Order: sequence, then structure tokens, then C-alpha cells
Amino acid sequence: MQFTKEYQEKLQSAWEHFTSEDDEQFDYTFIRPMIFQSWLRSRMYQVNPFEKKTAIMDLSEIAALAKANSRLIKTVRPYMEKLYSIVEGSGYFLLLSDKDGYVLDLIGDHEMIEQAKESLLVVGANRSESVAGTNAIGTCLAIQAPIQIWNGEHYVISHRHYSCSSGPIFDSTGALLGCLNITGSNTEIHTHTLGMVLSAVDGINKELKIRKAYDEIESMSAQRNSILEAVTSGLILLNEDDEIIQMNGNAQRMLHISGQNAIGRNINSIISIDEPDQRCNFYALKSAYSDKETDIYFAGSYTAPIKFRISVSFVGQDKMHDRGTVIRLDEAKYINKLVNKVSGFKASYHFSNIMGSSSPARFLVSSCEKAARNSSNVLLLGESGTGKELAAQSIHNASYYRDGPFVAINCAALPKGLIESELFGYEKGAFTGAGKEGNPGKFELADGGTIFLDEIGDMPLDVQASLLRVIQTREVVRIGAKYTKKIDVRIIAATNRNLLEEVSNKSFRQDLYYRLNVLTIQMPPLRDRGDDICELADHFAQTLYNPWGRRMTISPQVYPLLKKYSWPGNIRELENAIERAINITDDDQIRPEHLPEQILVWENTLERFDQSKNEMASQLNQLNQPLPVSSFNLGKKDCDLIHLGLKQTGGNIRKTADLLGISRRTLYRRMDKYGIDYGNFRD
Ligand SMILES: Nc1ncnc2c1ncn2[C@@H]1O[C@H](COP(=O)(O)OP(=O)(O)OP(=O)(O)O)[C@@H](O)[C@H]1O
Repeated sequence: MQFTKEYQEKLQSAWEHFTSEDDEQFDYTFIRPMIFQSWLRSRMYQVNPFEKKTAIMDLSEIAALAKANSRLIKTVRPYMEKLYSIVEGSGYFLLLSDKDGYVLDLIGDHEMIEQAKESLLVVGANRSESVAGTNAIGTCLAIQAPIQIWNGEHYVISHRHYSCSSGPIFDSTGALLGCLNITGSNTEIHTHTLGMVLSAVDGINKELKIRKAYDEIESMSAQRNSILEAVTSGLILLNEDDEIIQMNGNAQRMLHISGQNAIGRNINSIISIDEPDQRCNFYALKSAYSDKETDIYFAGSYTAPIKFRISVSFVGQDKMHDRGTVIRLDEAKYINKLVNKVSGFKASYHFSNIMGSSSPARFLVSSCEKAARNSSNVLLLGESGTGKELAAQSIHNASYYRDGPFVAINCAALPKGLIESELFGYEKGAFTGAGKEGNPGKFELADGGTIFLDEIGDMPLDVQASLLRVIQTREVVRIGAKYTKKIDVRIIAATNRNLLEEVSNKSFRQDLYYRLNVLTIQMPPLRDRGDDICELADHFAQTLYNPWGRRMTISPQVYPLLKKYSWPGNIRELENAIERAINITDDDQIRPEHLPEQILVWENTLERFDQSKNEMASQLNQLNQPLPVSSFNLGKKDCDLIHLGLKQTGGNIRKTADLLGISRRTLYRRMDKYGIDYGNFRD
């Protein structure tokens, strides 16, 4: 259809009928259907065709509107400027509206803008059909399609001298964002103005899609960066030519290189793997390097390699579809920390757990506190069960090393051949049976913390030499390794042997003894701790598990028996005795009958011992052997009694056990413990 003079005249008459009360008989079919539909909607909205009316926002609303549509305004503005540069001076102005018909931006000839103000066509004005009737902005938004509205097709009288073209703007999902409009006051209608608007709108829609995709890429990249930075591993991304395209902060720190210096460089010019100058062929490494301990060498540097756990994976399925490589590095130190966490290399005791108020107990705690205040080696000496490990853990927990691991190793419990690899670790293939991967030793695992070498007196001589080296150099060398590793470990050693005797027997190295013997703490045996025995017994009665949650007490008759007993197994023996009593008793009191046999018979043994002492003394005197009564003390009572019994009975086990009031099994156990050979007492 053409916008002819005839159409214009017919339109005028149709509009007059339509807007008067009497329009029933009029034939409107010559009007473009989309226009007539819009007139009907305008009437339905009760838009007054003779009134100049619009909803205009106040300044703060306009500011909020601009903010909410800033991206749209920013994107469309250059297109409006370009269009305007084409039509400048020819009586046009351009408008951008949001999806609700509010004018967001306006650009045009000065006199046109001034004229538009009179028709209330300003930023913040609403041009939706419901407010302004049929007009290119409102109708374009209503039908979501491009439209050109010729003068007389407008619904409101004040717009009927304009001709306008609008095209809808959509976001990347197809949702309506607004429309771009070009308005002229001339009566000449050119379809190419609609064409211009449509090509601008096409460009805008495409740009919005690209911007959206770009935003998504940007936010994905921001997410990727934060994931890269959030992980504790070092991550390096390589392109298909093995050039570094990204490196997280951890990787930069681990490899001592800044991202700036690394990006764009081939990975082989920075590091090599396992052997110096061996290029990293990551494709070959992929299957082999899945969380594997590896030496990383720095290209062009002859410094010792650093151990990492390394994993290699490809972006894309395989090398054929290679889009790059991801290398994950974990510091051995960090993995060791994890191992320590999982293996429970943690000290749980503190000084507050060392019970007892006797003066030996107080002296013990104050010595341990002193030891905690410095980092020298500590040697804990004392019988079994006196609390050496408890003391070691408490020292660790109060020391500078408290945040590091506490790794305890019992040198007597490990097979001789394994102690060295357990302590110092080994490299892959270091010996037959060594795993494919190397393994850190306890010293490496204890790095930054304390290593507790229990039963150090049982350490083989060759391992003593290696231990001495570690103590002197503060470096460990794994078995089969070419390089040393610096460690910062506090050493606490313990033994129930007489180390000086071992030194003179040449079964313990003198130099190691002096290295360890910097701070020596003598653990008091329980029998020397007086009232502590009762205090500890109460403590165990109250704290050890009892099946029915009873409040356990100890009857007053029990304490003298406990205090008289010699406690060869020390606090561990007392703890076991109380635990056993708790399990035996039916109620909430521990009475003498709940104590183990050896504690109950001990008193009789002592009495019998006193009676037979004189008898034995005279017999020994006859044999010209002085009775070592003067050397009797509580600490040696157990052992001496067995000696005397065996002497008196000529090494007869049954008679000695009867004399001492203990079972033969107990006698055998004790002879074993004190290294007594009954054969020496037989003729
Ligand atoms: N002063 C104390 N207060 C409370 N409990 C203690 C005390 N001393 C030791 N114990 C407890 O006694 C038991 C034995 O202690 P620990 O294992 O430390 O002795 P040890 O001297 O290292 O023994 P071994 O030489 O046989 O290894 C542990 O259950 C410990 O908690």
C-alpha cells in the first residue's frame, strides 16, 4: 500500500468517524490491518485522541531507568549517532525506548527536539499504546515487529503530523528489550527510513548477542581463575605447542617464576622432569604421571631438584585432538601434611595430662616445660610405662613445633632391615622390593614437627650412624637418592635401657649418645612417687571407660596395697589394674578383691621375704657371699627378691614361686623381664 493523498484523506475521515460517537456504519477495511487493530486497542485503553497526554517520569525515576537500561543505552547509542549522521538536518530525530515504551535516549536536530517537547516526546515519557495510542514505538512494542506509521495513522491528534519507523530490539534469548525509532515531521514518507532502522536494529541485536556471549566467556574465565586460585595445588595450562597459557599463584610460587615471565614460554624452557635436561614430553607422561612423586629440575640451573607429586591430563580426549595440557603440581610437603593428618601423626597429650603432685612428678613437669622452651634434642630415660611418650607429646604440644606433626616410631618394633627406610625413606628402585615410586621416611613426614624415637637403645649400629648424620646436618638422604633434603625436626628420643652401659658395651655409639643427651629427663618410677599412686588410681577410676557409666570410687583399704606394691610396669600397670578392677566389680567401688593377684600377694611376699632374709643371710654368709641387703631399695625389690629366692632354692622354680607367693608363670615372666637365668643358681 502506498501513502497517497487519497489514502491520507480517507484516513482522516475514517479517524473522525472512529473517534466520534457514531462510527457503526463506516467501512474501515481500507486501513492497514495492523493499524486498525492498534486503533481498536487504543480505544480499549481509553486513550483520548484529542488530548496531549503522556506519563513522564521524574528525575530520580529517569536516573533509575537509565541505570537499569545502561547496557542497552550504551550499545544502541553509537548506532543512533551513525543513523543521525545520515539524516542530520533533514527533519528527523531518533529515539530509543525500553520494553515498556519509556523513552531512554533521544538524538536529533535541535528544532525537532524542541518541537518534540511540545508533543511531550522527551526522555522519561511513555509512548506505549496504552498511554499514547497508535504510534510507531508503542505499536512496535505491542506487535514485537518492525512498523512504519504514517501521519494520519496515529491515534492521538498531536502525533498526526509525524511519520515514524520502529524496529524491536531483542536480547540473546529473544526477550524484548525495547525499540529503536526514527521520527520525521515531513509528510513525505520514505520506506527506506524503516530499512535504515531495521539494519541498525539488526546490528544492535547481533551486538547484544555477542556482548552476552563475551560476558559469559568473561564470567567463565573469572570463575576459572577463582577455581585455579582456590586449589592448593599448582596448576599450569599449556596450549597444543606446550606453551604456558596460564599458571595459578601456587604454581608460580612453587616454580619460583612469575606469571608474567612464564606466559607464552614453552614449558621445556622452564622445567624438566626426573633427569636434568630431559624435556617434558607430556603426552608420554600422561599415563605414567598420575599423581606421581617426581623430581622437577629447573632448566639451565644445576640446583637440586624439588620433589612434587605431579599429574598430567589433556584438554580434549587425547593427543590427536590436543587442545592443550593441564599439569597439576603438589608439594611433597603438602602431601606429607595430608599423610600426617590421615595417619594421625598428632600429639594429643599436654602437660595438664601429666597427673601427680609428688615432688618427682613436679620436677618431671618442670623439666619437660624447660625442654619445651627450646629446640635441643631431648632424651627421656625411664622404665617402661613411666610416661615417656606422654612427656614427649606434652613437650611437643608446648613447643615451637606444636603446629607441625608428631611422628612416633618405635625402634624396637621395626624389623632391623626396615628401620633405615622407615626413618629416611627411599627413592624408586632403591632396592629390591622398593616400590615403583619413592617413599618419604618418618623424618620427612615429621618436617616442621617432632620425631619421637622410642626405644632408641634398640637401634642397630649402622642406622645409628645415619641418624647421627641427620642430627648433625639437619638433612636427610633417602636410600638411593642423589640429593639431600633439608628438614627442620625436633628430636625426642626415649629408652628404658641404660644407655651409658650400652655405650661401654659398644652397642650404642658414644657420639650419638652425646648428641641426644642434650636435655636428659629421668622419668621417676611409680614406686618412687608416693601419694601419686593413689591420685593416679583415682584418676584412672574416674576417667577410664566403664560399661554402665558408673561413678567409680576406690575403697580406703585399696590404697595401702597400691602404695606397697613395687609397680614394675609403672603407670601402665596401674592403669591396667584399675581398668581390670572396673570390669570385675559389679558395683561402683573398687575393693581389694578386685586387684590383680600380684598386688594382693605382694604383702605376704614381703613378710615371707623378711622372715627368710635372715635365714638366707646366714646361708649366704656361710657361703662367704654377703647378702646385698644394703643395696635393697624399692626400685630393685622385685628383681632382688627373685635373686634371693632362686639362691635359696638352688634355682628351683616351683619352690621359688611358692616362697615368693606368685605363680610359676609370673615368675618366668619376671625372670625374662629382668634377664635372670635360673640355671646360674643350680649346682
Ligand atoms: N603422669 C601421668 N598421668 C596420667 N597418665 C599417665 C602418666 N604417665 C603415664 N600415663 C599413662 O600411662 C600409660 C603409659 O605411658 P607411656 O606410654 O607414655 O609410657 P612409656 O614410658 O612411653 O612406656 P614404654 O616405655 O613402654 O613405651 C599411658 O596410658 C599414659 O597415658
